[in-house]
Amino acid sequence: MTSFENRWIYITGGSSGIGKACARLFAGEGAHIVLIARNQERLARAKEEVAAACRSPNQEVLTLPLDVSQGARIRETLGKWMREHPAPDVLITSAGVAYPNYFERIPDEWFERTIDTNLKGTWYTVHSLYPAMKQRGSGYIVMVSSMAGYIGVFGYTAYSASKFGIIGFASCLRSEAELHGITVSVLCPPDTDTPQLHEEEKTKPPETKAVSGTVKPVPPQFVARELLKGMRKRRFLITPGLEGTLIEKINRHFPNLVYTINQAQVKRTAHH
Ligand SMILES: NC(=O)C1=CN([C@@H]2O[C@H](COP(=O)(O)OP(=O)(O)OC[C@H]3O[C@@H](n4cnc5c(N)ncnc54)[C@H](OP(=O)(O)O)[C@@H]3O)[C@@H](O)[C@H]2O)C=CC1
Ligand SMILES: CCCCCCCCCCCCCCCC(=O)[C@@H](N)CO
Repeated sequence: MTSFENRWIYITGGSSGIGKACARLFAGEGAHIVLIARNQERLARAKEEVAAACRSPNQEVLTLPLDVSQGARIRETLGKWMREHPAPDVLITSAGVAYPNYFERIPDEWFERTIDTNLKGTWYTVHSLYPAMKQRGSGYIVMVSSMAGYIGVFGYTAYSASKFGIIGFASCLRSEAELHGITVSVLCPPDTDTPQLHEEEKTKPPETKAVSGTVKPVPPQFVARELLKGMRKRRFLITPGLEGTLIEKINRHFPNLVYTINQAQVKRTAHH
């Protein structure tokens, strides 16, 4: 898929941060956009921004209010929507939450919310929309994971359980989906300057900050551009930025080295 003109792009988490940046970028490429998230006011505001980024008045920007953490129940909402709208050519699952903290300080409620939104939310969204994409025999699914989806970082026990899970899910689905003309990729951004990053600062332990500090936060627009480049090259693992790409390679070949460097930073911080 090299041109996105008149394609239908569905984006969960499309009302903020990385999802919204992707929506604006694809709107600029001439695509129709469906923004999916919970809060209706934020959806409405994002819709205006995305509409302003469109290059033709014929492009549609629609909003679909949905809580993806509702499990199998979301199938009903998405099924109903699909009876009235075209199937996605591209599905981007960016809806997600992060609550970094020391393992014992992560409340059960936050662990469950993290798994329900990030992992199960991705599962049920893809599971609901996949049949229509398969039937058409083409399409692209991008699941948003994280650098914390392949490196275990201090403080991200719950979050990484969800984000490693997404990479496992995508790795298997990729193999099945290819037989039906559907490409699957995972996007693994470093810290990205979004409302979520500011929110997580509230509980982020200093050890987590020390390790994450290795990579400077990037703007969401940068992540969106890197995603588009990665999709054009049909990369499975899309790692925005030179640092992210390098660290992923190093981690793949020398995971113990990465662990040792990170752990030295953790220990230096913990002594203060
Ligand atoms: N920012 C970062 O540093 C990084 C983020 N990521 C990942 O990127 C993705 C997007 O993060 P980011 O843009 O920073 O976050 P934001 O908080 O800016 O945006 C999150 C989006 O997800 C939506 N959302 C959250 N929960 C639900 C839900 N239960 N159902 C439907 N929509 C939901 C939000 O809308 P609403 O609340 O209205 O539902 C919002 O649109 C996440 O998966 C995150 O883990 C990965 C690497 C780095
Ligand atoms: C030569 C080798 C050096 C090794 C350094 C390794 C550094 C790892 C940094 C990982 C940072 C994790 C970012 C998580 C982003 C995220 O998903 C959250 N912000 C959620 O919103």
